[in-house]
Amino acid sequence: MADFNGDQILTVGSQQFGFDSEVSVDVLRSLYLRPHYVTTSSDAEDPSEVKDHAHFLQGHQHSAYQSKSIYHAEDNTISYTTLSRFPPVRLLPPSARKRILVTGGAGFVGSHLVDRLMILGHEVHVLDNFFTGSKTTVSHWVGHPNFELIRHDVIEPFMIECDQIYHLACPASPPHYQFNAVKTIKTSFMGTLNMLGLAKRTKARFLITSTSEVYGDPEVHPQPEDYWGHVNPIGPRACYDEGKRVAETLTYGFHRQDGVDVRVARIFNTYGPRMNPADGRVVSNFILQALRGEDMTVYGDGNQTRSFQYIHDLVDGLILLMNSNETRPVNIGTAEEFTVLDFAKLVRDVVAKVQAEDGIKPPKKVEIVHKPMPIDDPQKRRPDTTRAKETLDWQPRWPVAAGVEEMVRYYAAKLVEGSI
Ligand SMILES: O=c1ccn([C@@H]2O[C@H](COP(=O)(O)OP(=O)(O)O[C@H]3OC[C@@H](O)[C@H](O)[C@H]3O)[C@@H](O)[C@H]2O)c(=O)[nH]1
Repeated sequence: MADFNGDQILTVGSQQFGFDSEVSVDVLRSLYLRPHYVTTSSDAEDPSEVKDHAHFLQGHQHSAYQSKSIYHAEDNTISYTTLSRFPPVRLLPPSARKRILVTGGAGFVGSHLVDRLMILGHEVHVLDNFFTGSKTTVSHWVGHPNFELIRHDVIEPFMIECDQIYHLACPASPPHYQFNAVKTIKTSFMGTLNMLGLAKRTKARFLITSTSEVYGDPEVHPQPEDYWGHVNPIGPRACYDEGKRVAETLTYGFHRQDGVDVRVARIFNTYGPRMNPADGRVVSNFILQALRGEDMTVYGDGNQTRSFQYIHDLVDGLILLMNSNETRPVNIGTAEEFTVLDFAKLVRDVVAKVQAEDGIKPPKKVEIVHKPMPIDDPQKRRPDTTRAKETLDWQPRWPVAAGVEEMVRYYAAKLVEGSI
């Protein structure tokens, strides 16, 4: 995959703030493109039988990290085994090894962050209630001595010794966060209160993942961090956008009153492998619809805009922000802005390209259909990322077409194995 300058992207992460966070993209791919199971018979151990998935692994060099789970076609059962080997993690001296708590660590963003922090050699504790997250996103680390997975809902207090807290826990897709609006705002408010209390007690550095939704349906374009936003406090999105706004307020309250060391990331639309297929957000919907040969559902006339960033860029930004001295909110997102209608066409083209390359016959010609526009859907959204560039030296590297292609291959593989 090539970046915006046409250079191959072989690693993600960077070396800044005295913190080397560089990781091979192939190693990360081997984790999320890892098949849920390998189609083989119980008495055969023929490596050629994993060939269906092998081409996703760029040369097979990491296939040893895959689960040996075996599918028995005769009675449609799977025997799970533990991993034969964990992916290698950096050996850090105790002074450099951090105890890191990731709330929502089994979710889409959280699991990618966990992969990075683990590979970098840290001790990672994941808290998740598995409402929208899934154990399978981090199951490849279960049993590793540096890793702990705890089922816990952040609205209840939690105590652990730690050096850093990445507080991600909250449903993030509009259908999920509107499913139980009261629970969503409770998660944002009480969850953040609990985690800030923990940060205060342990003196851990605290990073909260806020959202571009704090800008509401913006009247300023693109949106810089000092824009206060245009939010409907009683609309269907309020549980999330007002929830995150109050979470930011709490964060700066603890910072000013109690000296908690805080970081605030305002995340713009993000996509990538491991996005829950039932998530309902536009990227997963469009890719799955196109792969299945279903109509692609554009809400409204499709002239509303979004800027889509690939998950690896976001994780780079989060790790940089955590290790920087920037306590003000920082937008993390991509400046490539699309109308939703143009984005639908782009996804359709990428899916057709991947199907042609892999010799897959498309189920049928994919049409674009229009559905009603959700209430309070923001009309335009694009981050002003000047602050991230100036203070973190962070810039997105993944063009949308490159990231969408990776995600298409991921969903295509999952559809073939029947795990989504
Ligand atoms: O099938 C679909 C889904 C969505 N859409 C449209 O595509 C646009 C993007 O919708 P998404 O649901 O992916 O995401 P939204 O931008 O509305 O919200 C997102 O904003 C930023 C993050 O913090 C959140 O994760 C998420 O709430 C919207 O205009 C929506 O109406 C479609 O046209 N078709």
